[in-house]
Formats: sequence, structure tokens, C-alpha cells
Amino acid sequence: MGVTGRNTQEAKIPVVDFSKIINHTSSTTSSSSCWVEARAQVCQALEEYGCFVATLSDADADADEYNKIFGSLDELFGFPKEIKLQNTYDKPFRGYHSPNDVHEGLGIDDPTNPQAIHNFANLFWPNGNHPNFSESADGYAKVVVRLDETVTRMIFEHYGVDNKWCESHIGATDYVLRLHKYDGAGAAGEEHMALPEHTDMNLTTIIHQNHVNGLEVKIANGEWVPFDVSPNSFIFMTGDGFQVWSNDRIKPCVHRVMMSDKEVRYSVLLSTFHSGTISVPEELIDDQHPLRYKPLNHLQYLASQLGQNYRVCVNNFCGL
Ligand SMILES: O=C(O)CCC(=O)C(=O)O
Ligand SMILES: [Fe+2]
Repeated sequence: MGVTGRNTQEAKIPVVDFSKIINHTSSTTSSSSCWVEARAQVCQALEEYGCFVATLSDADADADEYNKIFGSLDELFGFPKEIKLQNTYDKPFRGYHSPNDVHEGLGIDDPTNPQAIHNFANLFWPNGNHPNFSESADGYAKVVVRLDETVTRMIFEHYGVDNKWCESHIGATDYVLRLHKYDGAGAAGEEHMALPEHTDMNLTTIIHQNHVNGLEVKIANGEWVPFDVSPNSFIFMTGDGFQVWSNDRIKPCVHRVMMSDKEVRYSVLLSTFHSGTISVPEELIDDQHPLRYKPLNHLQYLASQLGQNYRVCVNNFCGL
């Protein structure tokens, strides 16, 4: 292992094949054998790693749909900062952010609503002159929201939690689409940490990236494992919200971004939040798993992090 603790051997993020379960126009929610097999793999990976790589269909038309959005990002991030700063929302962690001089991000709140995408695009290309961006963001959001709903259904089923709670959970989910840019390594090719180690405060994050690697996941033995680029691979990570919901069965994924490539890395993230309160289902409380968390008001949890220069961890916020 090198000084960064990076894994150079065999450890890999588990891969789950969703190509028969989901494509860009539909998804299966039956109890077919591929569904049952994927459901077991998903939950085992989330308990061990807090993440897995979902591979979707690699048919050319589908891969085009997943990757079209990257075609607009040079132009989008090339707009002056004063325009990017207009990307704001009332709720926290939705709009433009620029935590350091090598990374910046823009956000679209509620991307399942075409009007929300249109309003975002109009900040940059007024008068509706943005057909490529809006169309590709809309198509992308549909695919990843479908993936998120499918995995959420698998999680509820796996732990034997009544479907009515699953449907109300999905109905109370807020989606945010985030577009991230990371500058490449300097002229001498020196590696830099573009985003330090953290877990996400949300329920789930789904990340897809352009042809430049950078995202790494910390596994149980402390090694860092890279998420390798592929046009039809999406990393699915669980955040603090599912740690609470699952009464500590599901791990929040610890990750960071290290840039060693000279090219710019773009990533597109779907981030999900609960619009109300996350409570541990009664099916997940027993003698071996006594209740560990008070109900978590997700928005209050996010708000508690604003303006802090340290992270209030979820155990301190609502742990029993
Ligand atoms: O852009 C990425 O690949 C990761 C970003 C991330 O971890 C975050 O914004 O929380
Ligand atoms: Fe993150």
C-alpha cells in the first residue's frame, strides 16, 4: 500500500448487473430470479461496503442516453462565476458550491420536473436556447431516479418491511441532480485531493462520471478502492439516512476524490433526501438490534451542518 493507503491489489467494489432489470425506458419489479439475485447482492454490498456498482444496459442507444449530458458541461462550467452563483435554492446543499479552487458543483432541485431543469438551464442560456442540455438532463434524471427507486424497493423487500412503507418513503423522497467539475492534476502530474474523505448526509447517491477516474471508496480494512470509469456503470452509495433507517445494518459509504489525471473530471450525481422524518421500521428492531436512533428530521439534520466547520455526525444528532 502506498502513502495514500490506496489499494493496489484485488479489492473491488461489488458489481450488480441491472441490465435485465432496468433500462432507459422501463424497469422490472417482479420477483423474477434476476431480481431476487440482484436484491441479495445489493443488500450484502450495502452492509459491507455502503456501495456497489450498478451496470445498466450497454446497448449503444442506452449508453448514449447516459452520457449525452457530459457534452454540455464544458460550456456550462465555462460561464462566469456570477452566473453560476445565481444557482441557488432555499433548501440547503442544492445550489452552486465551490469548496476549493479545484472543484465546483451546480445543482438542479427536483430534476424529475422538466420545468425545474428548464429554469436551471435558463440561468445560463436565456430564451430557452438549451435544447441539448435540457433534453439530456431530463433523460439522465429519469434513468437514475428509476435506478434509485428500484434499489429502494429491493432494500425494503430484503428487510421484510411492508410495501406500503416503501411506497410512502419513495413518495417522500426529494431528488437533486448535481453536476461536478474537478480540475486535472497540475502540469507536473502531481496528485491532489479534490474532495476529502466523508460520508454523505443524504439517503442515497448515484454517481456516473466522464472518462476520467477520481472517486475512491474506503473499505473496512482502511484501503481505498477506485471506482473505475465505464459508460454504463453507476456507483450507488448509501448515506447517513439509510444508516439510521436500517438501525445500523447498512453502512454509509466513506469516499473521497483524488485527481491524478491531467484531464478534467466531470461527474453527475443523483442525491436523495427525505422530505420529512426517517424512522427505523419496527421490523428492524429486535433483541439483537435494539433501537439505536430517534426519528431523524432530514432537513433539520442538513440545516445543522450549515456554517459549521466540523461535521455533526448523525449518531450525535439523533443517536440513542
Ligand atoms: O463528484 C463525485 O464523484 C463525488 C462527490 C461527492 O462525494 C459529494 O459531493 O459528496
Ligand atoms: Fe460524497
